[in-house]
Amino acid sequence: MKQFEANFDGLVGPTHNYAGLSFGNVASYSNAAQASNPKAAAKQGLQKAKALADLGMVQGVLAPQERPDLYTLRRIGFSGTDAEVLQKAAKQAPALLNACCSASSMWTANAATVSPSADTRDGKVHFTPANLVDKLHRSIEPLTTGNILKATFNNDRHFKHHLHLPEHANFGDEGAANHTRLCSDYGKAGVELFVYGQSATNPNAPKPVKYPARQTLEASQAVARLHQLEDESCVFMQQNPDVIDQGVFHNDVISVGNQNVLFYHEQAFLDTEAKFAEISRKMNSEVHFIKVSTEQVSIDDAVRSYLFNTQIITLPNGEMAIVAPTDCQENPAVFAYLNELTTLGTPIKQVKYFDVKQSMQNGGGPACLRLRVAMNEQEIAAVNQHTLMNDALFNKLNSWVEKHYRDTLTVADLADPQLIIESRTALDELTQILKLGSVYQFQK
Ligand SMILES: N=C(N)NCCC[C@H](NC(=O)CCC(=O)O)C(=O)O
Repeated sequence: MKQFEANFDGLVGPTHNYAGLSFGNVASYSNAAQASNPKAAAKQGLQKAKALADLGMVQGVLAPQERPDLYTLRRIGFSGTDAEVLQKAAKQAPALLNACCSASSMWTANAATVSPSADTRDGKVHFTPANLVDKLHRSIEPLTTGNILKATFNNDRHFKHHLHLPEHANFGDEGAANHTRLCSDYGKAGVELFVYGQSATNPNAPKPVKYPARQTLEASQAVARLHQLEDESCVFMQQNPDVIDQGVFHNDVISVGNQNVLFYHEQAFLDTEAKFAEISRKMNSEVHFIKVSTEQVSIDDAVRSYLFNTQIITLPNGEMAIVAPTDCQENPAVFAYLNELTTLGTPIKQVKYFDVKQSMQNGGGPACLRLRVAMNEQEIAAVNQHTLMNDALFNKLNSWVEKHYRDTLTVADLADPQLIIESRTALDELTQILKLGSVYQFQK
């Protein structure tokens, strides 16, 4: 049976804005309070998704979340009509309003961790939504994420959906951004590499001093247990705390893998040699570790350009391509490196650039915008087919964005009650386009 890796890109929600919500994420902080363009953001995302579908990749979309999140605002004591809740929050606690308005669910690499059926003991594809407890604006995502995943991968025979991990710092979980699956072939059992920022239960273990380590070892181990993975197919590796302190808030800002390739910066991990030896032993087949040295690309350039927040994809002809943001073209050291990379004799033969600047300004590159799900033909047939990208869906979603999205949004606009109506009208229509049923609270 044929095997594929599908990418499910997050649709950018109508409230996409720059509120500076993510301490430790350099782009989020440095673009705080700028005006955003939700329409352009959504269209940039759609262009990338469609281009991958046109390359012959299996490409899907995941719906965004309902924002403003009035349920959380009511839960923390704001009362009255919807408009009153919004206006009271804007006046009394603007930071809380901003947290309840973020379109951060667009970064679906943080939606969940996914283990394909070839790796799991029960032969199902397992999903665990990330609890994202490190950031308030993200911690309100997992329940709705679970609803959206269940409506998209809606078949109990093939897909197993878990509840997100307990909402406590000991179980800080950021999903696929800190998880890479290596394999010789998508359909063969592989090695799942879990990269954590700190161990919550060992106070003496290394950890960053300036910025938070969002993923814990304990969370990664819990996900591996839930997903019924064999010890022999898991590797737990620690991210270098020094690079977290330089703005590498997720592992996918400093390394990315695909099949038997792991592309990484030499400063990405702790204990690199021993852990790579463990990966090679557990893979039992050749692994290409493509190292980028500090001399070639500094951590600062990697964080600014998102060289490692790229997607490495296997094209239908078997060659690999790297999907990079145009910011990589604009950075001389990174552009020179990428031009050289395709000549080095590694499996990566092409670079494809995409403008995803609206997302980049919040620290989200091409890889943040997608959740990878390796599936066989039967599993793909069991996915909600209305979520899979093709010409018709692309045209429908572009018209939907054109109809409902604003082309400028400032943080001050988040207090506008009209935004609630616009957002709910758009999302209600989207659930009909994607045939998701009632995934949002306002629909229940
Ligand atoms: N690397 C991956 N996989 N994802 C990127 C997530 C970016 C996101 N930015 C934000 O949430 C910024 C929102 C704001 O500031 O308005 C975050 O920091 O969690």
